[in-house]
Amino acid sequence: MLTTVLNFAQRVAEISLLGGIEIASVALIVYYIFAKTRAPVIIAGLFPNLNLSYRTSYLSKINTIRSDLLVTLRSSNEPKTQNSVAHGIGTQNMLELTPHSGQKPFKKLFDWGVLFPYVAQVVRSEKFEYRQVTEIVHNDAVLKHAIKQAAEQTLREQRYAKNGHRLLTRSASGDQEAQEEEDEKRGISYQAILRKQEQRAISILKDMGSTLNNGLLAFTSWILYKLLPCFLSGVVTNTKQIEMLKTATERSPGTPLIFVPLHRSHLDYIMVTWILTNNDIRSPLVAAGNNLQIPVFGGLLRGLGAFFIKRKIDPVEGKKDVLYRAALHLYLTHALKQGHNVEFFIEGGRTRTGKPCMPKGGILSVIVTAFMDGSIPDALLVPVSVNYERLVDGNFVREQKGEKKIPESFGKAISGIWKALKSNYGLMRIDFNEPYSIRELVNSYNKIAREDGNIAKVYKPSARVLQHNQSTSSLYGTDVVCEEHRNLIESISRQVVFDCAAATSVMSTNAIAFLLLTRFRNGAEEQILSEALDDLRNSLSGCKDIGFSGESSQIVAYACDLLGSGLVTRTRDENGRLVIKPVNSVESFIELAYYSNMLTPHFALSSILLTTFHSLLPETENKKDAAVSRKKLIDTALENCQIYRYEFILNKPTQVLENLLYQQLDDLLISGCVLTEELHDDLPNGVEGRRLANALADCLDEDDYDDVRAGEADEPKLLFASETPAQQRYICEVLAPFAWTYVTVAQSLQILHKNSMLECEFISFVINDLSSKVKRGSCIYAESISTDSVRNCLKLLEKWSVIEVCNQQGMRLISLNTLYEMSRESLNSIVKKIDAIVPKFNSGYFSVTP
Ligand SMILES: O=P(O)(O)OC[C@H](O)CO
Repeated sequence: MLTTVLNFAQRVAEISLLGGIEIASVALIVYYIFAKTRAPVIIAGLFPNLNLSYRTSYLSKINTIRSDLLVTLRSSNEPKTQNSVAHGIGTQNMLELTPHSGQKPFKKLFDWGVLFPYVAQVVRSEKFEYRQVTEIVHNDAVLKHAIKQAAEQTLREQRYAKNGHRLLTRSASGDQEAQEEEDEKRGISYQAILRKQEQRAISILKDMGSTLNNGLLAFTSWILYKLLPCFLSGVVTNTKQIEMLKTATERSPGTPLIFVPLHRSHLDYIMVTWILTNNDIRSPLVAAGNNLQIPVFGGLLRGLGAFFIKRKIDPVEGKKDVLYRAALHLYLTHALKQGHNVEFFIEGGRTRTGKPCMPKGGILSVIVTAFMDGSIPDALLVPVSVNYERLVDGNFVREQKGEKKIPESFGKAISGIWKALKSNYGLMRIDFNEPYSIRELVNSYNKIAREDGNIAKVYKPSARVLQHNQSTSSLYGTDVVCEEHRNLIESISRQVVFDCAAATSVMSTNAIAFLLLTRFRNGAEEQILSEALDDLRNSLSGCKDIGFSGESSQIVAYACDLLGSGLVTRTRDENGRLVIKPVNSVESFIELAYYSNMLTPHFALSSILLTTFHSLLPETENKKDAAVSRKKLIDTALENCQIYRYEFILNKPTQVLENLLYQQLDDLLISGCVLTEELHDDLPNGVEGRRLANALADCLDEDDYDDVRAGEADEPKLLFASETPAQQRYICEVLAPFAWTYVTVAQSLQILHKNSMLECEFISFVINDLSSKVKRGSCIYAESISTDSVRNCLKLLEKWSVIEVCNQQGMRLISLNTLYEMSRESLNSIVKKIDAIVPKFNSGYFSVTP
């Protein structure tokens, strides 16, 4: 009795404590937003139609806030610029869009939606039934089986811990009774273990489950309509893409949409949901890392659709957490069966470098499996591209310099919101790309396998069910993860990431940062930068969506304003001309690279090709005679592409890289960065020849390149174009910082000689080495200091079997492989191979003046 009373009292105390914390947190947020910051601005914004303006004069009367908080912070010596740009044709700013708000009074006698447009919008937007799935998962027989499996696993571990291998041997002999007796003696109870695992299953599902509901969606939607304009000038979507999504859902009503965005900011979670809700599209369940399970915000995200998953599924290396995997697998499958749309971030975390990360296949694999085993008839994968003119979360410079990530916390979230509300982050852009049907993807994968004559690779649902019994032992849902399934998942995920990256709109800050880093590291006059922006826009038009429009000079001023005085300086020279320059610090270059890298994948192939071309050019008396054969160039460039295999996805799985290189080569010929013998000799200036080459490139499709190459033995050689060394240099500059990181990693391998090292220590060693090279000036790229690229290079070296990585109690230990341990020469050949991708700007052909 006493125990019951005490338990009850404890429960009450716990609930009150938690409730108290939640209430106090909400009160704190309200205090921050309304009392200390922009209360009048927000209040005026809440009731736009009541004409409450927030002019500074009004504010000074009520004397609550310093007016300097209300204007964009701008250093006094910088020129004033407009604080927004046009966001492109065919797009809409969601902040200004309330399709469900009221009719104008003269159209309808009274509509309260006219007075309260945002309330009307969120109340009238379409409501969907969001079924909870936790209970269904809990009752699933597969989960029960997984609980048993986990219990048996623990039982074996406990027996081993208490008895060593003695009892395991006995167990194998099948002496069940004797074993149970022995267990009892040693205090091991299978029933107790089973109960614990049952409790664990309940707690996993409780931690994981989303509570997506219309009420919270509507409330948050309204709040966002009010708060977003405080720090974003627009949330831009493409009208046609939204229509396309609506049509897709109308055409196949039972088919779930799987939104797959590239992850840039924590804000992505709520923004995709907010846009969909306000366009009357069912909000998705969103796979979120459990690092976001922080007080208040975790609950809020859960109500908006987040289901939390562990960042590391198997906490103990080499031991599968069968129960957790089964719970996650079942949660997703049942969510799809219950008609939920799903969203997940295929890269796992947010990009630290600004370019896409390599995809992770786990969640996609579960979705494909749900289709393969007939749980769902089909699903539409929607690649989503997200971009911000300025990143709201802050920058990732610390982490790139090798420091640890500061974990998410309530305090950090509050201070982030506080900082955001005081700043201007420009535009946010979201593009929803053409959906792929999983059914069609699987069919086309099979078609390719059949065409290749590889019938064993053909992937059929029935074959799969026969091959592998349904089980819970992997996130893949089968005991054996078959090779063709892995290939299929890898192909789809690479295709999604490639398409997302290609469809990401270029923002003003991306373009300016790219130009500053690749062409004007020492600064440029505003006029010259504007002209370079014009050129860049021309070169991108038709192949990349540009998220801004208007005069380039205005765009330059606007983007510099957004990047801020911490990243770019604007000063007048002795002639009164405005000079724009990157701030000369490691931090500012790393941050500028984040913005610039959005464009890097687009130029990666031409950069590899041209850098390879320069590395192959022989030293001759007359540089104009230096020639390289086309085949040699393409073959070597292909090898160099392999060096970047963990850094960039250079082609879709359906594209042949070699063909893409040939196409890039044609582009370089057209732009005059490379010449051919005929073009150079017979056609002065190469103009006519370029036109010819252009026409040829236009009428060739990918297959034709094979025929063209068939006759390449008598092909003209490729010659150095002495008239365009500057353009050639700009292209090579695109990947030069990555090349420097890679070569530094390769050079650092020698410290592993007869010496294993923790991976994290080796990474710090390389980062320190890079930092001193930058300090000394031997490496001119401060952005080469990049933990991410160091890691990618280590993956490459592991793939090449230059290093071995082993796990020791959760720590990654790296050492040289025997061949490289024994032979210095072999190690040097690796350094040489990687050094070939570093453009040599101080020697060779770049120094030629036209
Ligand atoms: O970028 P990370 O690693 O902090 O992870 C961000 C994800 O949103 C976690 O759910």
